[in-house]
This record gives sequence, structure tokens and C-alpha cells, in this order.
Amino acid sequence: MELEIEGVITEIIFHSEESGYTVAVFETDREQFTVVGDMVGVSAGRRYQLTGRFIEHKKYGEQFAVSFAREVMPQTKEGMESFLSSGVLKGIGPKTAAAIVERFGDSTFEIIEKEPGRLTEIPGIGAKKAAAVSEALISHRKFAEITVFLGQFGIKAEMAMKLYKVYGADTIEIISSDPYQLTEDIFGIGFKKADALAEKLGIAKDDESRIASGIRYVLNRYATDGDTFAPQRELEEKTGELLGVSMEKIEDVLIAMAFETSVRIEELEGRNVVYPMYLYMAEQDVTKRLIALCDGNIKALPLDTMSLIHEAEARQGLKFSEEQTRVIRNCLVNGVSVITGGPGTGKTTIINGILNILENGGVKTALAAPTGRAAKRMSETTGHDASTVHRLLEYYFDRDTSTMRFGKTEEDPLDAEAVIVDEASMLDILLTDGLLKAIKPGTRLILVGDADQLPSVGAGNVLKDLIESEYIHAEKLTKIFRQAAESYIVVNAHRINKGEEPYCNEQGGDFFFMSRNTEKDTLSLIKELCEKRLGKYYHLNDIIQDIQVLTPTRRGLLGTVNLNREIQKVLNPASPLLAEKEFGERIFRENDKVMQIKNNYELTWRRITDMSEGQGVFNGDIGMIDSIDNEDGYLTVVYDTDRYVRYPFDQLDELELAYAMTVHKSQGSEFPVVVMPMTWVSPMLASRNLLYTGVTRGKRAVVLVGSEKQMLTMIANNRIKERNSGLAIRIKNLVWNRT
Ligand SMILES: Nc1ncnc2c1ncn2[C@@H]1O[C@H](COP(=O)(O)OP(=O)(O)OP(=O)(O)O)[C@@H](O)[C@H]1O
Repeated sequence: MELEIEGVITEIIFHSEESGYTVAVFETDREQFTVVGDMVGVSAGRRYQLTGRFIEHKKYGEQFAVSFAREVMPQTKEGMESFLSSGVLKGIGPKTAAAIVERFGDSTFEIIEKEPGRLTEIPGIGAKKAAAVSEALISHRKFAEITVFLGQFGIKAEMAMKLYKVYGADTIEIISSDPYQLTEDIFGIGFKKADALAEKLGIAKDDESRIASGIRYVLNRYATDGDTFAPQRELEEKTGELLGVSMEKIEDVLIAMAFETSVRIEELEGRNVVYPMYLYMAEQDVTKRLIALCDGNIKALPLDTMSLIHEAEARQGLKFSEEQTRVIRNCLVNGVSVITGGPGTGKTTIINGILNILENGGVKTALAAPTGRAAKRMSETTGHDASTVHRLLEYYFDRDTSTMRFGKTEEDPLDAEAVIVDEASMLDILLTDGLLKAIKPGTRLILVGDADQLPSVGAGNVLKDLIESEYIHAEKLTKIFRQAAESYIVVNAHRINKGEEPYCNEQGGDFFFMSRNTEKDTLSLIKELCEKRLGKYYHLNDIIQDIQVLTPTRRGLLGTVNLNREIQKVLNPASPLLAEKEFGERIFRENDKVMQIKNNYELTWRRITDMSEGQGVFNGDIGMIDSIDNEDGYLTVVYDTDRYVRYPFDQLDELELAYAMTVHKSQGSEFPVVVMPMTWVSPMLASRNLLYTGVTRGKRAVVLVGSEKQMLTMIANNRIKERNSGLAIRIKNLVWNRT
């Protein structure tokens, strides 16, 4: 049975800043006992009304488990003194607290809030401090009120704190009038949570703001799946199912949203489709700009292309194949070119050939790739500076709008006459739009990638659409330059891509299959490989960085979450010498390999080599925990061996362990040794292009562990979910309408 008790917290035994989880000693008028539960921002000396029940803990005996805590402002002299000096109001110690209460008596709180100037009557309190103390008390009281309000709806104190940080004193008002607003503003509140809250607040099922939010939610799910639009009928049906509201009502709201221009409805290939406005604008813009680039007058080169190619061959000391020669020629004469091909088909050789010719012809060329790791590899293989597309476009975080923007735009375009982008399969429609806006007509744009890999994480199907448009000049490289003797990884990647079984476990080879019948056995073999066998066999210098486990999914015994936990135990076990920090279900430890899991354009990094500073850590960036400071509450991660980034503990939800990562997250990266479990996953994930993408990440060795049947199932599953994207058709239509 739930009880309500009132008393004072006399001692804090444990308190977590992030979750609010607290163990404390609590004293009522009659007794003293331990209380446990979520209580954000508590400190000793303050009075609370607690709701909860007494439970029997196996080890600690009887405790009061708190389900809800509400602060009560003290009435007595001692209570007021103890509140004022509890740490809530910075800079007030027991002596000053006593002096304040002595002077103002029962009206203490009223005076602090309403007549803060009078605080200066107390020795040691100046005008500035008086104002700060008053402000701190007001915001403390407001926050307490908000916690109580939200508590009625089952919203925990931790979330209340998050909301308060965004909405401040207006929190209650905003939530009561439109709880769906939270889905837009608060990371961690999706439609479902807002909807549950709305129901409790008594908002009707067919309320327009509910329907609009439901539509946005469903449309957003399409975008997260990579679609730039949703077929209108399908969108309405799915929204109807979600909301339990008639299709007519949904259509009415959808049309109103189109009028307000938050969505765009239009006919595409004979059916009505709905775009979120920002994706529509991007797709339209990319179409127009690509065509303008194709039509632009590119800077002429000093000689005819064949002579230039022969000169480059002489300088590079090789002879380009017929296919390569054709591709290079086309890239030199066209405004936009696409080159696609699997591993070892000579993409890098072609990039180097083109660069060599452009450089000699005095054409200023910029190189970029969508991820930091891909850009680094491009720098290594070309010997030229390559940056991420974001860096090339000089991204920055605009505080006024809280969004990321690019410094390079139509008004201030890139100072380059040719731009080459590698790993272009990872370009989504928004990044492509940003890139094209910064490229002036007359610039050569060359996109190089592997169209058979998984598509971009973000919405759009850019590389494939460009190929399909039949207007942009695209070449698929077919000749494989690396033979089995050199690399079974390359040969097998192509076999997998064609639906053929790979050659495994060949003597002296680099591609292995190790059979295990159960998930449990697969997991223990993966741990053993990581801990002992691979490092020794391949003489790896740094097993933590050099071995990468890739898996299709986050969930289950062989999903990233569990694999990370298990591999951490063998590669970086607990030690008295290594500080650690528990965060939710994760334990972060010094030396751990970690990954940033969302783009954060504001996070500052410092380089200790040249003391330079910059901003921005991106989704998928991999680093190592350099140190954990439990006293001051932050953890430092080092990226790329010398970029140091500090994470305050309340920001650790942006980090994950990275001993294992999903294949999706590994796109654009390469690792010396890749280990992949082959066990049952949902048919959507058990696909050929996922296996192909994973396998092509390995440089020195690929080890598949588990069920051979599962591997064959993946190879046979060539069903790729078609993405809803209008880019190819738009390019075709625009070109068609011109002719
Ligand atoms: N015309 C050529 N003559 C001789 N060797 C070549 C030629 N073209 C490519 N090669 C060699 O073939 C191998 C694969 O080429 P390259 O690295 O350019 O392919 P890639 O598609 O970039 O491969 P990956 O994606 O695996 O990096 C390299 O060792 C390269 O030196």
C-alpha cells in the first residue's frame, strides 16, 4: 500500500546526478529510516513529502521505496535555516542562514523572493549576491512546482529537469496547452510519450494538434527509414491506425498542413505523395543544381584528354585499362560524373589519375568524403588533403536557431574548380543539397562510391538515383584488379554481391568461416578471438582498435549492446587502475573504445599537439576514453589520436561502447580485422548488401562466426527495400520538359 510521509532528509548516502537515483536517511517526527528512489537535486537538510511503500531489501533490511518526492518548504526556524544552507542557494552557509532567519523570521522566504534588496541588511550580502540568492530560490520553487505537476502524470523528476531546462518557468503552460510540442523540442520524447501525456491531460483523440503530430510522427518514421516521401494513402492509413481516427479527419489536417507548408503533397508518377517540406526542398534543389552543373561551362584543360591521360600514365608509372581510360576521359569532359564499383575495381587509381591530370592542368580540386574515417583514408590513398564534406562546407552551429549551418553557400561558394567525393553511397539528400549549393556552375563534380553497399543512413537514395536518372554520366567499374592470391576478401565480396558462396578458410587466405551451432557458443568464440587468437595471429599492435566486431542489430545476445558488454570484459576489464563511470546500463572505463552516436556540432575539441580548437563530433566517430574525472563529473575522449573532447556526465547518452557496432554505423570505415556473427536476425537485416558492406570493411582479415545456413540465407536475400525517393524521376522530368 502506498503511503505519504513527511520529514527531513538528514544524510545523503548515494545520489546520481543524471538519474536522480538517491539513497538517503530520512527522519520523520517519530522515526528514522532509509529511503531509496528517484529524487532529482535533493540535498541534506531539506523537508520532503514522500509517496511510496516500505519494502524489505535482502541485504539492507526495511527501506522506504519512493515513487514520488515533493519538497515542502519548512515552517520552523531550524527548518528554514537548514534549507537556506543546504546548498540550494549558493554562497549561503549556516551562519548567514541563521542571520537571515533571525532577521526576517516567518517572512524569510517571502522577503527573499519579493524584496531581495532587503537581504543586503545582512552583513556579508551585497546587492549582486542578494539578487542571485533570490533568483535561485524562485527558480528552485518553480522547478519544485513543475516536478509536482509532472509527477501526477508519471513523469519522473529526471525528465522534469530536462523539460525545465528547455522551457523554464513556462513549462507547465506549454505542456498543458500542447504536449505534442515536446516531440519537436525534447530529445527523448517521441509521439507515444507525448500522446500518453495528452491523454492524461484530457486532450481529445481527434484534436487537430494530436492528428498533426501523429502525421509528423509517421512521416518522420519514413524519413528515418531513408524515404524522402510517403505515398499519401499509405501515410493516412498508418496514421489512422496509430491514432484511431477516421481517414477523413486525417486528410483534413494533412491538407491544412500542406497549406501551412509544413508538408508538401504532390503527384509523382501517377500517385499522390507527401513530403516533409525540408526534404522536398532539398530534393527539388538537388535536381536543379545537378542539371545546372551538367550544363555548366567547365574550365578547359591545356591538351586533348587522351594526351593528358597518357601523360598521367607516364607520371604515375602505370597503364590505365581501357575501362579506366574511358572513365577518366568522361570525368574530365563532364560537369557531373558518377563512378561506382566494388572493392579492388580501381576506384582509387582512377581518382589519383584524375587528380594528377587536373593538378597539372591548373584546376583547383577539393577532395571530401562523408565521414571522418573515409576522408582520412582518402588523404592517405591520394596523398592530398581530403576533409569531411561538413568540414569542406565550413559547418558551424547557429545558436540563434539551434541548427547546424554551412558557411559555404551559393553566396560564398567553394573556391574549387573540381570537387571529388569518395564513399558517395553515404551521401543523403540533405548533405548533397548542402554540397551542391556551395559548388558554382562550371565546377567538375565527381562522385565515387559503391552503389551495392547499404545506402546512406539519412533520407534519400542519391547515388543510385543519379545512376538511374540516365542523365548524369555514370560508369560502373567491372574489372577486378585484385586476385584471390592477393585478397580473398575482395574476391569474396564480389562473389557475395553476385549471390555466390564465398571461398572460406583457404590456406594463407584472409577470409574465414568458423562454425558454431548456438548463439551462446558464437558469443564465446567471438570473445576468445578478440581476447587471444586474432591479436597473436595477426601481430596486432592495438587489439582494441584493430579488431572490429560488426553485427546487424543492437538487440539480443549478439547485438551491439550485449557484445560490447561482453567484449569489454575481456579487452578492457575492470581494474583498480582504471577509473569508471556507470551510466544507465553502460559502464564506461578508461581505455574503452567508444563511439559518438549523434551529430553534435557544438561539442568542442582541443588538439594538444598544436593547441588548436574546433567544434563538432559526428555520429559514428570512434575514439578512446582517455580519462574519467568522477570528482568533477566529466569524461575525456580522444578522437583521431589527438582531438580531446570533454563530456560532462549528463551528456553521456551521446556515447556508446564501440567494440561492436552495427554494420550500418561502420559504413565508410575500414578496419584491419573484422569479425561478424552469423546468427538469426530479422529478414530485413539478413540481407546480401548488409553482409557485403560488412565484409568490405575488413582489410587484413574477415572472420565470420556462427551458422553457415545464416550466411547463405543472407547471400540469397537480394531483396533491397526500395526507398521512396523522387530524385531520379525529377531529373528525368526536368530534362524531358526542356527538350
Ligand atoms: N591500370 C592498373 N594497372 C595496374 N594496377 C592497377 C591498375 N588499376 C588498379 N590497379 C591496382 O589494383 C588494385 C586495386 O585498385 P584500387 O585500389 O584503385 O581499387 P579500389 O576500387 O579503390 O579498391 P578499394 O575500394 O578496395 O580501395 C591496386 O593495387 C591498384 O594498384
